[in-house]
Amino acid sequence: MKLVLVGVGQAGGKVMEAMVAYDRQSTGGFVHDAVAVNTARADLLGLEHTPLARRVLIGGSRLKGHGTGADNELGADVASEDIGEVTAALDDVAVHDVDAFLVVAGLGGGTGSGAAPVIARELRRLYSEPVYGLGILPGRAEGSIYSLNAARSFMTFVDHVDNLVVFDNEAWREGGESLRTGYGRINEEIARRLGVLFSAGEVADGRPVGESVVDASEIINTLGSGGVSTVGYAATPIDRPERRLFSRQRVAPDVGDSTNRILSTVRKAALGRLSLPCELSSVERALLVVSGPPAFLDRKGIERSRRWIEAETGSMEVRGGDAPVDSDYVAAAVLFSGVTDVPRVKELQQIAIETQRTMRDIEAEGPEGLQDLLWSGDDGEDGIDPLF
Ligand SMILES: Nc1nc2c(ncn2[C@@H]2O[C@H](COP(=O)(O)OP(=O)(O)OP(=O)(O)O)[C@@H](O)[C@H]2O)c(=O)[nH]1
Repeated sequence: MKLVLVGVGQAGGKVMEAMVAYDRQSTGGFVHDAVAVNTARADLLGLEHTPLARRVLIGGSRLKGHGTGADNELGADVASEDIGEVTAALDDVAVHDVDAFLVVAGLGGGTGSGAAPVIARELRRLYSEPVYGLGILPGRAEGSIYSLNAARSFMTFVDHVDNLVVFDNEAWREGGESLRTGYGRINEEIARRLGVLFSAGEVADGRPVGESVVDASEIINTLGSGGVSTVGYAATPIDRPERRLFSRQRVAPDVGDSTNRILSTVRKAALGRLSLPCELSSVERALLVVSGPPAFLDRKGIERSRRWIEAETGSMEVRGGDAPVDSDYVAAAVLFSGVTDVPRVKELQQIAIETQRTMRDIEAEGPEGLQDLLWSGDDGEDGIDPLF
């Protein structure tokens, strides 16, 4: 599937570049073009794989290239004002060769959180290709304002994309590691999961063609029109005798082993850590992609895995196929779409409601609160005089 990536804000730009890097290194062929949008000049300058003509600074006259400071209303405002500059960066993209757009953003800050829904809305207005979102939720430790931003952006973004694929930083934190140092690892994880999914069916030079290829229309039908998705992934190392230096025999893998290996990898992908943890019984549609060397992609294994996902989710719409690659692993990526039972989203909404209430209370105290703070004398007594 050929995508145009639009990375918005710092996280959006970094994750977009991680996907571009994955695409190049795996010859996946799913990134047709990539554009970065930001209010912070320094973040745009820090990008490594994006040509200058594909880096768009918005809000320059108001924010002087310094970012929004986690104000997502401001992010949305400047994106609306400068939307022409964003779409102009796509003017020379051959959109007729593209299957979809993917707008990528961290939802906890100001720029990505506010501008991504505005950009998605405009892309949908201009193009007939589907526009998907990749939204990254903040970790709990980042604080209430990030949760409030994420909850507000989430509900807006979902409304302006054909599907919102979600990745929760909180679920991906590792013990002893701060979120910040973990970003590189998390970004690679996002790129690998989405890379396996979106590159299925893209036949790059020298890559073998699968037996039951997953094509772009199957991904589009699984994502559907509207709703939220999550992605699971697992990989199992394989022994490839033909690769041993002094091996003379070409030993084909045992079929029974291949079937079981695929089934256990798919179970690990679906029951392990999802990009956004959710109840599998609330999944509407699913898509399974099994990748690995052709000799290890046993059809029966993929078919049994597909039926297992049907049983696990209760969904009748489970698609599946293979994606042959030269690798020392058999990997499974599972896209669960139309999920509705997601505890983390409920939690974010709760934190957001409480934060909004507290902020309103503080605002309501207004000038009297400040007067109380500055007043140092008791009633009837004089206070300290201001300087001027
Ligand atoms: N996975 C991942 N998440 C990130 C990364 N950087 C930031 N985040 C998350 O994204 C959220 C938004 O942060 P930024 O992308 O820096 O913010 P921004 O969109 O540039 O907006 P402002 O800087 O506030 O104008 C944060 O709250 C983090 O949760 C990253 O490299 N990877």
